[in-house]
Amino acid sequence: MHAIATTDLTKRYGDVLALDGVSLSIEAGTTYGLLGTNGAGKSTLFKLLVGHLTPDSGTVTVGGQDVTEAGHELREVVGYVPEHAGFPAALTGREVLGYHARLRGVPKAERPDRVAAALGTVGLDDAADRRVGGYSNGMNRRLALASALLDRPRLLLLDEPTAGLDPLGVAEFHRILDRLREESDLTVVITTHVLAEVEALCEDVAVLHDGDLLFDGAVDDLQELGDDDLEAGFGSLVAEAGGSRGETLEVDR
Ligand SMILES: Nc1ncnc2c1ncn2[C@@H]1O[C@H](COP(=O)(O)OP(=O)(O)OP(=O)(O)O)[C@@H](O)[C@H]1O
Repeated sequence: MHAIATTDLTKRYGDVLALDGVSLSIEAGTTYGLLGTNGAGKSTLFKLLVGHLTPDSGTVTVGGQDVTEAGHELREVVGYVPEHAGFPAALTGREVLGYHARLRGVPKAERPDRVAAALGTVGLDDAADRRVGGYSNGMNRRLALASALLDRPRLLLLDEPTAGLDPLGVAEFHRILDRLREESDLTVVITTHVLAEVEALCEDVAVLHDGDLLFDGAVDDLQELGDDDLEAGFGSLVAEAGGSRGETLEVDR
């Protein structure tokens, strides 16, 4: 079953064609990587998937439901962790999640348990009653993930969740994701510039470049394109599409 399917999805910002007729599908229960050069259209695709933007043309379905026609019920299916999530510095982690739970319509009696469970899942139990202003970058990212988990989603969209984290923070985040996937039939879509992250986490991958979908398939097949080297496979696609060597080098290993 497809957790996500897009057909000919197109989105412009004025003169900028951010997505140009993108058709892809993501199998339920898999972890799918969205790779691309800067400005490729990855965040735009995510915003279309959660209904924060509407397409100029094409369709996007999540869990079989057309996103442009879906209402609040989509929130119970999709947990979205944006690239830049900011929280009020004066609140504690528990207070932030309590507030988010209220905004999302979680019944009052259920909020304390749901908040505690989400904090536990991301390893923030001990820091739950500390002010968020004192949290590290990694803790902030984990709090953003906890917020997305409040609705117990079946689909998790993570926009560059480990960008800027030190290696220990990255490893911790990956461990949490691994645990989540073991415990439930979660579909995870993750945008990243880090090829090692795709190798570590994903079964399937898409490559976006300048709004065009250059590849949608198994990570192994992309690797195969580069003679067993993922970076070479990615680089060859971008080069073929007219990208400069400088653009390919923006992808971190
Ligand atoms: N609100 C906006 N107004 C105008 N142009 C925008 C807007 N948001 C994005 N763009 C442009 O659309 C294109 C796609 O942007 P998007 O943020 O989706 O790419 P991305 O792949 O997420 O990039 P990055 O890896 O740098 O975060 C870029 O050229 C970007 O400059």
